[in-house]
Amino acid sequence: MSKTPPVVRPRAVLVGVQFPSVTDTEHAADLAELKRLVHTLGYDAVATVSQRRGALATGTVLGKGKLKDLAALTGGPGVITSGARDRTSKARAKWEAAEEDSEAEETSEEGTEATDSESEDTEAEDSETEGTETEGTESEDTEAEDSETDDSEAEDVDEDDDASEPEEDVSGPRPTVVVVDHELSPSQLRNLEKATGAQVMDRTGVIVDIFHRHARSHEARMQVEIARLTYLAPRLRESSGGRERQQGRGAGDSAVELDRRKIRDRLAELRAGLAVIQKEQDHRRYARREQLRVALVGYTNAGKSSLMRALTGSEVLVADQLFATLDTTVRALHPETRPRVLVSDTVGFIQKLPHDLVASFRSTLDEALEASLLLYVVDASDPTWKLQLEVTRSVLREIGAHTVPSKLLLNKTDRLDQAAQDALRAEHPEAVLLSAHRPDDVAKLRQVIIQFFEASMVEAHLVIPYASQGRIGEVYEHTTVLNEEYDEHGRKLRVRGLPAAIARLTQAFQA
Ligand SMILES: Nc1nc2c(ncn2[C@@H]2O[C@H](COP(=O)(O)OP(=O)(O)OP(=O)(O)O)[C@@H](O)[C@H]2O)c(=O)[nH]1
Ligand SMILES: [Mg+2]
Repeated sequence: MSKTPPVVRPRAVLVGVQFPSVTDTEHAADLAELKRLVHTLGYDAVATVSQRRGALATGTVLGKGKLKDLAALTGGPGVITSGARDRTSKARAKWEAAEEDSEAEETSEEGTEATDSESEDTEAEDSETEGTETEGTESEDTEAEDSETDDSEAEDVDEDDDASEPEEDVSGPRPTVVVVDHELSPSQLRNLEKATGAQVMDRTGVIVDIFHRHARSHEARMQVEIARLTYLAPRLRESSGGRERQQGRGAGDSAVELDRRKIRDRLAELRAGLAVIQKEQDHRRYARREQLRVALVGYTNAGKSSLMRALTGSEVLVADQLFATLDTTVRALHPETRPRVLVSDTVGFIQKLPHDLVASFRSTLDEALEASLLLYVVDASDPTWKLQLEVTRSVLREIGAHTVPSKLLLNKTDRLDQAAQDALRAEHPEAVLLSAHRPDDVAKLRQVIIQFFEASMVEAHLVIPYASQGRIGEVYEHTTVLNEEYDEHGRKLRVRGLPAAIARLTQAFQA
């Protein structure tokens, strides 16, 4: 890199393992996404180490040769002397053999990731081995090794500490962080740290950290803290215990036990606090239940907040970052309609989003569940948008929101040429093609939303007794008043609105 940025950003190496079930395109997209995540966190990803494997190596994620390559970049010893070693099954060894041969080419620097070309070379073997290696056997195999490793890890850790302390002479701007595109076990994290001499993070850790930095509201902060503590708790034994031993205090386990208890208490406290906030929100949502509500949902960075701004004139944060939005915002369509239509902006989804993290964003999910219309926003200029849409759909399916009527919004079409747009239109005639940056498109979307609600509205007559005239605003808020007449009973209105709203208003004014 010839340009020197004014602020020195830590440099990172990305590590990705390509499993047999993952295509080359998907793997490349995964790594590109990890690069963006890492960038959002404030690091520059300067190199990528990628390897095809049936599963993560139990001890160190990568095979021996690859680990050396990685360590060469970070200045670590490249080995852990004993303990958590990866025992490779024959089938896996065969599949990986081609990989180890061409290893040198696959370690790439400065963004010239060689993953693609390498993958093409070995494509034939790839598809061949896919059949011979059943995933079931592979994962059982791995699990057994994992628990074995975990059982003996306390001793291993001690030995490792003595034998392979990384040298401190990291000359030049060596990458100081290694980011692995998979969720790692505590022992894998520690082993990799020993072998590379760098700080090691896994994908979940990166996401949790971004959430932590971007959380603004009290609620989002609490949700993130729950996710963070849940993520950290199982990792405490290794890291905290290890540190204690390194410092020669020797009271590792009891200290960790104490930490664990503290975490449990804090989690209970947070959950109780969150429950209170969420109850208030439930009330607010209950009050909004008869209103017309749409929710913008979708992959992170798809353009949800941009559409929210354009549709409602609100000032929600728009940023070319992953997980810019962590709070659910609700605003009325602007200029206002009668009845009002409320639009909600929600937190984005991402592949391999840890379950706890999803669960902690309950209010976003509730917002989606209770909307009458879900707008699935995708970045149609991203080649992997279909995969991203599937991620969104599967999370929403899990919480039962798939039954909510929805529309597909293919956003960022300003980045596509005419031919690409025509192809999209032909393939997805039901979708709305648009750009959040084009006011005409936003106006069209607004019409689509209004028409959706129009279609589910019914006409009815309401009689408002003269004694209740003070509450006439309620009628105007929830319905479109088509006609007004007066007689001896009161004001007679012909209205159009959602069946639920009309039923409630009819009852309310029946005195
Ligand atoms: N070219 C183009 N860029 C867009 C469009 N819509 C959004 N963007 C850009 O895409 C980036 C992400 O937009 P956001 O609206 O913040 O995306 P989001 O879906 O809210 O993302 P998260 O909050 O992170 O989940 C920003 O840089 C936007 O300016 C569009 O239609 N065309
Ligand atoms: Mg957003």
